[in-house]
Amino acid sequence: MTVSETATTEPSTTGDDVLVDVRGVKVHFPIKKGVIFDKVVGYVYAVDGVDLQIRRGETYGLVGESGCGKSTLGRAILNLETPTEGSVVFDGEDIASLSGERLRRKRKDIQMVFQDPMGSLDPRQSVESLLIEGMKAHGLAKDERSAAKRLRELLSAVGLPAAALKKYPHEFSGGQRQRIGIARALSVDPKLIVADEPVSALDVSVQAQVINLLEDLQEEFGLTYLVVAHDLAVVRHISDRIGVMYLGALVEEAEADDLYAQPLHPYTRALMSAVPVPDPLVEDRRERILLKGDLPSPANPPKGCRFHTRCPWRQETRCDTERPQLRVVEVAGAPESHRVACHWAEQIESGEIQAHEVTATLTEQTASGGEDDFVGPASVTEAL
Ligand SMILES: Nc1ncnc2c1ncn2[C@@H]1O[C@H](COP(=O)(O)OP(=O)(O)OP(=O)(O)O)[C@@H](O)[C@H]1O
Repeated sequence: MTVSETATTEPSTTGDDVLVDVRGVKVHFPIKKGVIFDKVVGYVYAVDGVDLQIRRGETYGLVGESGCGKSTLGRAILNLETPTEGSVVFDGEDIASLSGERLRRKRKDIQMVFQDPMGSLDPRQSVESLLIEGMKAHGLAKDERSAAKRLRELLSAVGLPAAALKKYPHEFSGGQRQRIGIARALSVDPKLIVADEPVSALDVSVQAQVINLLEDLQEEFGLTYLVVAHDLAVVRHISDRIGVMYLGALVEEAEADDLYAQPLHPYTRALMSAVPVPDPLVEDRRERILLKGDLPSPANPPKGCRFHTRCPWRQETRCDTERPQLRVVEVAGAPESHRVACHWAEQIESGEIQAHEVTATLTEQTASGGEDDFVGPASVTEAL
């Protein structure tokens, strides 16, 4: 029996078209105890061996339950978190090796759009001052006068009138504030925008407008996006490719359409099975995968496959001992770009390995009150 605790993977893409190259990244946070917190008693394995590449001009969606490490990975890419292991190469340069002016220039190229625009915009600063701040810091503007044209262009690009410049964040709606946050990110002419839950704080009616705006801006300015979200619907709409994270690692990665047409990892299957279908007849017969148990703590992740404790297709003892690599699977209809970290993806897809009595149609669940057993992220169903 092979006992493996490392999950090294083949890169999904290589070469000049790669803007962000994440290799073997781990971010482990020490858990400290003691009167003066000097004793390390363990680690939170927030990100635990992630390889992913983001191509220039694409939108990469990173999806997973709360606490799976999405934001920490995003922060590692932004150089706001130093990886415990592994590297992040941005535009050909390892960001950990940069300092001084080169690091400052690189920081300009990677901007962030936050979930809560109110929290990320200083309420005491006018929109003009908020937008010009980064431009000044990066030598793109001297003062308000010289930047006036650029500021008006930025506001127009995000669909706000020039009059907004003299106003303050509290004078805007949530959607408008997010537009200001986006204008702020754009102000320094970045290459990559990391959007962490960019619409989850907004009313559903406004979400689509902001998503459409992000798409229009991508085309206009040739931007690359990393969109971090727990909501499958948002990620599906905006992403070219999607990575599904579970407990600090990618469990599946594919072109968005391929992932939705043929989810191959048991966890992705469970997530997808929670998404309602608009047709009531299909919806009634739809099979849902019931996940038992809670999400394990990232401070004490299960050995072997991180998902084995909740997996309906778990096989003894390989799943408990050997951590599966993200690999191209030999499944009809799955292209090489579709990678899955499951030992049994082929056998599950062919029906050779059956789930252990944990699937049910919606009608069966309602009749038996089995809804309580479903532990897939409620947010997925709520958001749709
Ligand atoms: N600075 C930190 N120190 C210790 N633990 C941390 C720190 N930052 C994050 N964590 C832990 O790391 C794990 C992953 O957190 P992270 O915020 O990356 O997850 P997430 O998938 O983005 O979740 P959410 O959607 O709720 O933000 C969580 O258990 C979190 O509590």
